[in-house]
Amino acid sequence: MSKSLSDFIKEARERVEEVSADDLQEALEEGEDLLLVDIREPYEFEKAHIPGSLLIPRGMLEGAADPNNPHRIEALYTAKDRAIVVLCNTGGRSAMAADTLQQMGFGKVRSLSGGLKMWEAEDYEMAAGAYEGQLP
Ligand SMILES: O=S(=O)([O-])[S-]
Repeated sequence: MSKSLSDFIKEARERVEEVSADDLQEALEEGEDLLLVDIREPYEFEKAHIPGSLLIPRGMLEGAADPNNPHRIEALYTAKDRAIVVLCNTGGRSAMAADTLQQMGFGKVRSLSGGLKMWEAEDYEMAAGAYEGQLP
């Protein structure tokens, strides 16, 4: 039987730990060492993002996470033991991306539950503007 997008998201959510917007905010306030990985597209990032996030569009994720790939991003491929929170719009793509990172050996990956929509609804800090870091 073929699968739908919601099947993929549901399966990923069964394997991935999620973090709420409140808990993420608290962790950031406490200065926890967290790598925020926004896996949306650059046009989505530009409209609004959490300051300090790394932008790695989902289509480039595996390459960015692989130290032997020309698209590698050092901040990501060196973070296998670091706490990572993956971000997207409503938490679907981030669950699938977090699942992928886990399969690649990243041991402390979580996905933001409800995504940036939830973050925004809670009125937590966001910024607008194009990504200034290195893209994969
Ligand atoms: O995949 S999504 O949650 O960003 S719509």
